[in-house]
Amino acid sequence: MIALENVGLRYGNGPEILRDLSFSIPPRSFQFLTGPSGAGKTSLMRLLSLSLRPSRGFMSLFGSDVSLLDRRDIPAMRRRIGVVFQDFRLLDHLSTYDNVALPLRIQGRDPASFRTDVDELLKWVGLAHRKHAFPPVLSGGEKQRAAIARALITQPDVLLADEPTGNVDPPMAKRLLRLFLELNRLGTSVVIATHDIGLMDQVDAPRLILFDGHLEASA
Ligand SMILES: Nc1ncnc2c1ncn2[C@@H]1O[C@H](COP(=O)(O)OP(=O)(O)OP(=O)(O)O)[C@@H](O)[C@H]1O
Repeated sequence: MIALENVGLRYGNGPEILRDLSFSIPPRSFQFLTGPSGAGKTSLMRLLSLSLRPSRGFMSLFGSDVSLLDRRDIPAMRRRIGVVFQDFRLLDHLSTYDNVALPLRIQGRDPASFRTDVDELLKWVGLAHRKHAFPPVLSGGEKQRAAIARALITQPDVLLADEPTGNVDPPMAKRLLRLFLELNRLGTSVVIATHDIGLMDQVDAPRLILFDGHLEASA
């Protein structure tokens, strides 16, 4: 579904911060992406979500070579990839409901056509009672679940989550992990970037280990 072969990435004229990456994200897979701080996890997530393009190597997304993608094809490709950012990126002036519905509004969908979908997703992440609340009054775990719901509202094929448990306590981390596993069981590929060894130890899933821009090993 997503495949990288000998991919390298540099910012501007700087040094290569990702080197010779070869791996794939198969359909319905679940894997962790880990490694020390600064190893390049966030940059790799940005590559996978098409915010950045490889400086070299080959990357294919849903069967298309990304170097040949027409600019007009990118929004449709991006809709197939849900991203949960480390800092949530919720809009403070929109309610939880409106934050989650935003990707559909941007697509120009009629609000009446997606009301039930947004309500059901909010229920699934355990936020039905917070749908009218605004992000500044949400707890860290609630913000994280709102960000997850927003990433999922377009029913992406792949979910990329960058440190999704970085701002929550262990019981909430466990709850979020259960959501990701359930999502994966329903057919979505999931990649979780994390430093949290305790989190990874709870699931028997492959680990992509980034070390200084290289993929060191997978277990
Ligand atoms: N926009 C940018 N321009 C130039 N260099 C950058 C940029 N973003 C990241 N880098 C550099 O790329 C390297 C990898 O950073 P990245 O944020 O991808 O690592 P990370 O593994 O996600 O780190 P952390 O776990 O601390 O979030 C670092 O050396 C960083 O300074």
